[in-house]
Amino acid sequence: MEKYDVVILGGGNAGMGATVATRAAGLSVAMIEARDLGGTCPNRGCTPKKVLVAAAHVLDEIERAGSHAIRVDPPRLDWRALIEREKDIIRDIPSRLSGLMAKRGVDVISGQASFIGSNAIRVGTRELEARNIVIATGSKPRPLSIPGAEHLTTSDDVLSDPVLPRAVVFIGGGVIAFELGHVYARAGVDVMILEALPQLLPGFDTDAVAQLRGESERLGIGIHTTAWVKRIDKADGRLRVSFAKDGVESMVAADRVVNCAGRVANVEGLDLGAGVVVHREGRIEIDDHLRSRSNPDVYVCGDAVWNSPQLSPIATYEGGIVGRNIAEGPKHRPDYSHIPASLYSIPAVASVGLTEAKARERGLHVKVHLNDMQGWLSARTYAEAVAWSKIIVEETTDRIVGAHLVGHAGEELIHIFALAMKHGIPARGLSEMVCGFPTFSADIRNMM
Ligand SMILES: Cc1cc2nc3c(=O)[nH]c(=O)nc-3n(C[C@H](O)[C@H](O)[C@H](O)COP(=O)(O)OP(=O)(O)OC[C@H]3O[C@@H](n4cnc5c(N)ncnc54)[C@H](O)[C@@H]3O)c2cc1C
Ligand SMILES: NC(=O)c1ccc[n+]([C@@H]2O[C@H](COP(=O)([O-])OP(=O)(O)OC[C@H]3O[C@@H](n4cnc5c(N)ncnc54)[C@H](O)[C@@H]3O)[C@@H](O)[C@H]2O)c1
Repeated sequence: MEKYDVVILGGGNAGMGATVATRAAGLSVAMIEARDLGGTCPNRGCTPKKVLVAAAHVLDEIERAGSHAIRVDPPRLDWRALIEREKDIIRDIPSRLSGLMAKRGVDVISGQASFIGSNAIRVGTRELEARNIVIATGSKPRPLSIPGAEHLTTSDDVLSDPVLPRAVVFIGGGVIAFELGHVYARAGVDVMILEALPQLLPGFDTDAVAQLRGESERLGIGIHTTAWVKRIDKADGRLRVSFAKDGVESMVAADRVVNCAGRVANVEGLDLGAGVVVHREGRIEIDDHLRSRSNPDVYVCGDAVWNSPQLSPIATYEGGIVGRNIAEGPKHRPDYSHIPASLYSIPAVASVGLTEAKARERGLHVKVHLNDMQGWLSARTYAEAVAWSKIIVEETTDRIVGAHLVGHAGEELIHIFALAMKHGIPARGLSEMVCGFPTFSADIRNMM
């Protein structure tokens, strides 16, 4: 049995995050990775997705060129070449990260890891023993048990497929469906989103979602809520998706049907039982320090945590906390309240803090500043299709408790709100800031 202080399962953002404090403390660390170092975000998630979103932005700009008195011919997108560009941009990430891990003194082992004891792991023919084990194995699409589920594809396939489909159905109206749906719609693909619940995009402010829905429908994306997919059949080389909505059965044909019904912790093959790690259907029971309740030598971070947001910066943040808890003892806890998130549709939806519904649920006395900014000079200058904000301020303290933006460079501006919230700068403090003009940032004072 090889001995380490720490063995990390998974070399994504969370696993990498856990190496910082552990190595700084001089602990011996092994990281086991079954696929590519870097995990989902740089190889199959954020980064390759953003390359496609960037191309869709260009198509969007071209569509609006007329507003700037520019006449252009209809653009022609070479999808195969775009996928090649995407792959080219991310190609050397795993090898760069391998260099980083070597420099940090982490032993990287390739292979599929599983528990063989409370402090022991098997990978291939090797057996490792560790004082602490970190589960950072990420997430995978939630399996859907519908007839024809074998025809489903995933976001991994979308990001690798050199053939542009004619029509795509997304099952689930969440983040991935909207981001990839906007790319496809701008590439000329017929897009339909089928969401089972009455509302789209769980966790986002409902008014912000309404703005995005309106713009998505304007682009031609078909959206059905309370739509239950019954089955998927293959016929004449295409797929037929049957779904029920309000008691009425309908059918839609597509070339691809993408499972976007959420992602679940990827812990199935870990033999958690052998590691004495108690879980309920893959949801590992953890305490406030991200430590397994049943085996305090085991920590969990990133998408493998079932009840924190599945975001790349959060995976890194949780990994960092786990590393510090291992190095210094379990005293650090995550605080997610000021971490911004964006949905990279075009326009993007950006958010930090509480939604209006959550603020009211908590009984806060808030003033809600709602702005349709389309008529503002900055939005008109750029011919923005949507420019919208909702800033939620606690009346008694002037504290910003939530900010939600659609368009208007919201995915960048949101960090100003996050900074103010984290460091206790009141709404008045932000309004008093003198900004460069003309910029979108200069509009913040008028948003509240
Ligand atoms: C299409 C898509 C787009 C996204 N876009 C964004 C975005 O724009 N912004 C954002 O913040 N987040 C985004 N996310 C979410 C983000 O990618 C994840 O939250 C983040 O990558 C999670 O990091 P992680 O380290 O927890 O898991 P991962 O990065 O998935 O890493 C887990 C690693 O563990 C390995 N592994 C699994 N099982 C084993 C085993 N038994 N043994 C050894 N290794 C194993 C896997 O191979 C993997 O490399 C996106 C996700 C997807 C799917
Ligand atoms: N920009 C970003 O930060 C970004 C981008 C992509 C993904 N992600 C992360 O990846 C995670 C997974 O994304 P996602 O879009 O798959 O999930 P999601 O959780 O955002 O949305 C899933 C949606 O599918 C619906 N659903 C579930 N079962 C269904 C069914 N049988 N039929 C129809 N609808 C069903 C849910 O009600 C929900 O609305 C997200 O939680 C997000 O944190 C983040």
